[in-house]
Amino acid sequence: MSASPAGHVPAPASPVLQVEALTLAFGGVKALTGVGFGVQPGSITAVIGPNGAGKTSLFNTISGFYRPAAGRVVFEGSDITRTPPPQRAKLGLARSFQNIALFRGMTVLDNIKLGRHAHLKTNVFDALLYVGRARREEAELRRDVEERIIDFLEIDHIRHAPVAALPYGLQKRVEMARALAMQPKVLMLDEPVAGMNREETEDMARFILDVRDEWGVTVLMVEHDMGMVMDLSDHVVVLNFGQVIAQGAPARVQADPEVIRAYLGAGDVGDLRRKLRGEAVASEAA
Ligand SMILES: Nc1ncnc2c1ncn2[C@@H]1O[C@H](COP(=O)(O)OP(=O)(O)OP(=O)(O)O)[C@@H](O)[C@H]1O
Repeated sequence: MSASPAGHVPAPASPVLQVEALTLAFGGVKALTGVGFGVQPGSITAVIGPNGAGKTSLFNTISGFYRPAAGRVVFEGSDITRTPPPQRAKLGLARSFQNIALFRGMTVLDNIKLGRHAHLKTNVFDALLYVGRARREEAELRRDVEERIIDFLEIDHIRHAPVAALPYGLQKRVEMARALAMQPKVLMLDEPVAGMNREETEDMARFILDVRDEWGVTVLMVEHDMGMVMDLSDHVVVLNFGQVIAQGAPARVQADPEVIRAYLGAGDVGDLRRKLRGEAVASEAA
């Protein structure tokens, strides 16, 4: 018999983001079939899967760029399946892109300000009413948010640099800054460390953990770097051929025979097990 009274067992929180039975097709190609999972508030959740598994399609559907043929996306209990992307961002669902989508000719600071813009009042009536003290207060608040982000991501020294002049790793960091400027509840990161060297990857991993721990932002990421996925994630969702074939804690997922089978094209089984555990394999270390 359990020693603790039933009332002391914390109820599991309801997911901040719920994906339900999503189906998406491009002509005859089924990109997603009945995909469902929940993202718990305060978690780092990763979506993994071999090339062509449907990860990008899933991200684009969650952020509203693709409309699913069936299924729902539910954010904080509301059905947002038909909500346009900018409204989703305003609700608190912000994302970065696999291929950096910054304004390359603009400075770091201006790119961050544009992220913050998603939060501002946009209709004319609101804007007319929105004068004097309220506007000054908002301007101060905005500057405060921008400064905290710049400080947090350690990009003060490049705030006036044009994005195009920055190394790739820093550009990815600026993209994260811009997404954070929307003050999201859930931050969606599309391959946050793709193309980064080891040091840049470790920096980004630290920022992702801190975003969750210090800023209280829930993270949903697509990532190929198994080491990072297994180290950082609370929950891992595995896609293959547009379907969820496994999900759960990293240790459970990496031991799942179906996950191992799905990745079998990637090398021999020994290498594969090491890869799924996030250890370097000989071919990559070379
Ligand atoms: N715009 C599109 N038009 C037609 N087919 C598409 C389109 N986008 C994706 N697909 C197809 O849908 C399937 C899923 O692709 P998706 O890009 O979502 O996979 P992925 O897991 O993100 O792959 P990768 O890891 O290579 O980025 C693939 O068969 C792909 O060819």
